[in-house]
Amino acid sequence: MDALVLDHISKSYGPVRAVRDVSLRVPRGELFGLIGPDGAGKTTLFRILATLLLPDAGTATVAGHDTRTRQGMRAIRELLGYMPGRFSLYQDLTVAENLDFFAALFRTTVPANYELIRDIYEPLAPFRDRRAGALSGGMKQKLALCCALIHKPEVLLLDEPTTGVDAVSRQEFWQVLAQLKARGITILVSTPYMDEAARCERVALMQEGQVLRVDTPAALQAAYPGPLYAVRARGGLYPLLLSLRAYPDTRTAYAFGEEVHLSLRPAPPAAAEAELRGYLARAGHAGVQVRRLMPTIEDTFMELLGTRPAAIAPAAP
Ligand SMILES: Nc1ncnc2c1ncn2[C@@H]1O[C@H](COP(=O)(O)OP(=O)(O)OP(=O)(O)O)[C@@H](O)[C@H]1O
Repeated sequence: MDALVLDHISKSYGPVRAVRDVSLRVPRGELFGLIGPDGAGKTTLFRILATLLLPDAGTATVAGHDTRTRQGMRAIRELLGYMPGRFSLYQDLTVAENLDFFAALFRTTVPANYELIRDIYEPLAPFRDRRAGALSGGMKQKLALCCALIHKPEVLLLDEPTTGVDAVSRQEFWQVLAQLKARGITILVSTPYMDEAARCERVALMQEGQVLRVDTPAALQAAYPGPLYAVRARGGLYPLLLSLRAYPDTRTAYAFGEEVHLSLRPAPPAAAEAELRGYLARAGHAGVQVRRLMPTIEDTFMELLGTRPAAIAPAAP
């Protein structure tokens, strides 16, 4: 049985269609990523799965339990760990008090389940009497994860757990997720950061309430259509971008840092590069550099988005 099933789920807030006809399946034990910019509908899906919000249409199940029935809700709340993006900790309670509180909610104790959180909690232990509000971002994140894990959930929902967290803590966090997965816990994690997508077994790329594609990170990269190049030239990005958009063999061209990422219609790469250089020279661009690139998931997402590249967050700092 799949751990998580979303079947034709839709949800609107007044006129805002936050989630539109989303269907997804996450098998038991998978580390699955929801990837998409702010407002894509990720939090809404988490709230529906956590039984905090009813969908307008469609059904959702967690470990086979229906999120809409009273009985289902009760069962799901026992087996689910949920780390919301914000406000999951009581800022005025200490580290130890937060943990005790979440354990008590589930009629358990911290010592009874300490083994599951030991590795994550140990760096926090010296700060056990510090108020949660006075912790660093990385420590808050670790404490929030401990609180979500303290009742030994089968399924873990993590809504943007690494947003606003430093690079080292992000790295550690993903290592922890790999350990939790190795224990058989199913993990659904969302992130706006494309570089984190590669750490998931499968990802769903979301935009404006819809799932654009579901696949493994490797398959998403491999599915990139046509060759991809990074192009730069003296004289500024914008004139170069305009010329490349007017080039007849261009599929997509968008600014990416100080370069233009250009995908061309499939052609033998050597001929394509020579033709492109000739075209740019005729268009008056000097100092042209063209490099062949391995497409990333971010490039695939840009390609799928087509006209709305500005909506995406770049790799996190
Ligand atoms: N309570 C609400 N009332 C009105 N609109 C809402 C509400 N909650 C979310 N929305 C809108 O629904 C859309 C999807 O929001 P959602 O929070 O699910 O997306 P998200 O991908 O999690 O983005 P974020 O990272 O910004 O939370 C957005 O346009 C958002 O502004």
